[in-house]
Amino acid sequence: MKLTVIGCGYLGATHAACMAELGHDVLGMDSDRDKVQLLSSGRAPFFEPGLDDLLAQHTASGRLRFTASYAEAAQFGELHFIGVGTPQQAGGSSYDLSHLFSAVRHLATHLRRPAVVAVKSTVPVGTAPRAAEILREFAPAGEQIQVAWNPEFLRESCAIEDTLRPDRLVLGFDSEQSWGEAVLRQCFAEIIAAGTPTIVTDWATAELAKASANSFLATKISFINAVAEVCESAGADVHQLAEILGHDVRIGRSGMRPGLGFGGGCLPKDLRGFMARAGELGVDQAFAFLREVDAINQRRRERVVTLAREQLGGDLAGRRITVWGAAFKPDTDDIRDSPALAVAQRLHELGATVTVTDPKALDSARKVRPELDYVDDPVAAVEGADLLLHLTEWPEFGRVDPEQLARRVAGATVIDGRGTLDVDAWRSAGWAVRVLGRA
Ligand SMILES: NC(=O)C1=CN([C@@H]2O[C@H](COP(=O)(O)OP(=O)(O)OC[C@H]3O[C@@H](n4cnc5c(N)ncnc54)[C@H](O)[C@@H]3O)[C@@H](O)[C@H]2O)C=CC1
Ligand SMILES: O=C(O)[C@H]1O[C@H](OP(=O)(O)OP(=O)(O)OC[C@H]2O[C@@H](n3ccc(=O)[nH]c3=O)[C@H](O)[C@@H]2O)[C@H](O)[C@@H](O)[C@@H]1O
Repeated sequence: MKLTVIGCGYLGATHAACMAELGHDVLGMDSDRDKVQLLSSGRAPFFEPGLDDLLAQHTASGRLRFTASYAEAAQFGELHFIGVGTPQQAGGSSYDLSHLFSAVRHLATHLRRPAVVAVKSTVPVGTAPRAAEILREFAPAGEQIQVAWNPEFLRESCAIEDTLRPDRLVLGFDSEQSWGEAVLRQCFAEIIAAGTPTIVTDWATAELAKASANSFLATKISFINAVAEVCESAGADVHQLAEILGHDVRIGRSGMRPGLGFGGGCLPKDLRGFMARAGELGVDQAFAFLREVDAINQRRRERVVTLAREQLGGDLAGRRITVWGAAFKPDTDDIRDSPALAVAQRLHELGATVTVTDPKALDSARKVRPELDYVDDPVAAVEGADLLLHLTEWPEFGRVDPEQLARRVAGATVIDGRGTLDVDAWRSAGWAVRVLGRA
């Protein structure tokens, strides 16, 4: 079928490429002309494993195109996905919905035939009726437009796999919108036929499914990091503890990796957005504990800064610190609310000379933190360093020979903020190793 994807960032570009992979004719639309140009040439404006190949393949076949024109998008097909950004409001904790409402309005003014508008962007509960109102007001096709809420659960770094083989599909509709359901079922036919649980629900439940999923994932990570705080005081090893807990199928291993905590464009802002909306709805107390989830997460960053100061005798002025990692997690170049970069920035503010290295995220990091030094090669990056911090667990870092590194540094001390370095190998190579979450 013919469909559009409006907003071609991390979510939208992946969704567009995957919809083409499913055999649909896809037109991606983005207001950023540079992005449109790059995507049209078959390249992603960011790093996501496998995405360049998929884009190249489907732009070459003609099944996937990109445009900056709403008029073109509106005329293209009967199904329009919207995946524009819904960032945290500047200076607030709720969502900035201006991109979403602007996209809906612009699309609406050009819609001249019946269509389904399926929103994938993450929003506070109660947004769908507002989007539907805008469509009713501005779309010449008016009543023949159906609004679907289709939250997205993909993870960056495995976004293609998560899109093509999701754990579940959620389709939210207002009452009596059976036509919209049929269109979406046709779009996802291959995924549904593969046995993917498909839950059809109302708008509010679909909106809340996303907010609560991300809040739960954040809670799980902060739970194990709260345990890490206890382990550090009690002389226990949180990494072994996480493994022990993970064998219990009711607990599981995923989301139980202790360390520097969560970052990224979504978990932190969705947690805060969920709390803010709960407050607006008068159920603030029910979610009071989520505030602690956020606080535990922030404390992990402070803890690394404290450990770094301790290792360097308290004063960071003039000391050289190398940070391995800028991305918020491995296999992405996304630095939004990156724990690694936040720690690097704090150490810089405290007077240290900070050199950052990352396999993919240096260009993005340079743009937002130009005051830090950047070096491509993780070995060259430690030259003359008094302290090394391992803050994003790229496999590349695990493969560096610690003996070779030890010869280049001024002080062979490493703080492992993710608990993935081979401690025995590093100690044998002469390094003093401190692992976050271990006494
Ligand atoms: N990044 C992820 O892994 C996931 C993101 N989400 C949600 O998806 C939404 C998008 O997130 P990302 O893709 O990460 O953001 P992003 O910032 O990478 O992409 C947003 C895109 O929308 C475009 N845009 C903004 N306003 C527009 C407009 N009025 N018309 C057309 N295009 C417009 C921007 O130019 C940009 O390319 C957010 O609500 C996010 O919470 C949901 C699941 C996963
Ligand atoms: O709404 C979104 O954008 C997405 O947010 C997360 O996906 P993502 O942010 O790509 O990454 P995750 O793999 O969930 O990791 C998030 C952060 O938590 C950290 N993390 C993750 C797992 C863990 O056990 N411990 C841990 O510290 C990671 O290092 C990273 O900083 C969710 O996992 C997705 O389901 C959701 O669609």
